[in-house]
Amino acid sequence: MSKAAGCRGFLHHVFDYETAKTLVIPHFGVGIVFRFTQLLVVLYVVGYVCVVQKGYQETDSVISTVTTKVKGFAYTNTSDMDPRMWDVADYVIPPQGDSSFFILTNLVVTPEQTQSHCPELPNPSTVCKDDCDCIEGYNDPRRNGIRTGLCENFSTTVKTCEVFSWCPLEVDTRLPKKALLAAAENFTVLIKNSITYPKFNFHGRNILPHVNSSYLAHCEFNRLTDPDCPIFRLKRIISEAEADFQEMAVKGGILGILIDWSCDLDWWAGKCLPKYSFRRLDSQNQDNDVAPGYNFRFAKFYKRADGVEERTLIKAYGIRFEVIVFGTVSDSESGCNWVMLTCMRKRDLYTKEKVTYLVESPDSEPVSMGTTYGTQ
Ligand SMILES: Nc1ncnc2c1ncn2[C@@H]1O[C@H](COP(=O)(O)OP(=O)(O)OP(=O)(O)O)[C@@H](O)[C@H]1O
Repeated sequence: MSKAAGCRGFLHHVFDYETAKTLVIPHFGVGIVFRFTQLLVVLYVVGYVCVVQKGYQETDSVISTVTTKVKGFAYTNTSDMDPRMWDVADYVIPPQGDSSFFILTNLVVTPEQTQSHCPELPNPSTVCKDDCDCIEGYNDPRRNGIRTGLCENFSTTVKTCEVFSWCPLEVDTRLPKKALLAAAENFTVLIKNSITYPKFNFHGRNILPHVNSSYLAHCEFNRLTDPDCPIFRLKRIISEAEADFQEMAVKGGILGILIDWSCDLDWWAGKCLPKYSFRRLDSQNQDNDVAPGYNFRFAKFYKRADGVEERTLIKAYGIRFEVIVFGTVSDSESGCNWVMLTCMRKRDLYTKEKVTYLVESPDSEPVSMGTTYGTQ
């Protein structure tokens, strides 16, 4: 190819104008498919994006704080303990009243423990014949103390390795089959929950504006008659979670109190109010009930008259309540703002009135021009 022809080809390639050509096919079947596809797109945008997802709205997630206060009394009279009245300071552990609180319902008490030597509880790994079976200093986290190296009589028939520990040792097989604090089902809890949606400067509280002190002093949550009362009877919470209080109270468990603040801030959508629901959160797998419930140990310490430190060990079983607050809020004001500030004939006036321009004055103090218009 000559040089001139190559140059012409290059110029054509650079300066040629290309445009799309539309081919109209008068075919009924193809036309139907085309219109049907268009219809699907319109349905998706209008039906799903606009109506279902409310895509024209702006959303925000909740920020929340919760405090709780439990009230109620229980009376126990068992062979292990003197007759005893229990109040909130005895059975709420710890007592602060957080969004997660524990109520003691059953317990194994081991009183008058002192630091001393005693034979281990019988178990294939602790039973011995003589001292050679017990290694001094050995300790197993699953057992009760540090071995002294001696093999001692646990009973007239069984010998076990002696340990240095808090003696006498706890025997937790003595857990009552009926919860000791069965009366806890009638305890009540006051939940105070404040929330905010920062993007919309929206603040809410589960103690609603019309709830006054005298109502709070006697009300109790009932979905039909008192849905706005923030005081809940434990039995009702647990039955709404489709669990049985007395069954849960024996070995303990975890229960969720869910407060849903999801709402629509559009004026036509009604008030933004909390919605309560309750759910058992610990596993209740019928096929596998290994390690059920919830328990932990704590002790109360004393000094005896002879100066020896003594403690009462408590293995506490109970129900941990978790107040879980969640929600998202949406508002279509931002969509309206966009239309107002972009499409309307008086958009310049609206923009001037809605937006504040900060102008730096000579002495660096910002001066505002125009007024602001905030969200709710
Ligand atoms: N668990 C509860 N069960 C029933 N009523 C409760 C409970 N907790 C609080 N209340 C009542 O709700 C109201 C507000 O309680 P709040 O804790 O704010 O005030 P308080 O005066 O410190 O309460 P109180 O001294 O009675 O514990 C009070 O009338 C209080 O008695």
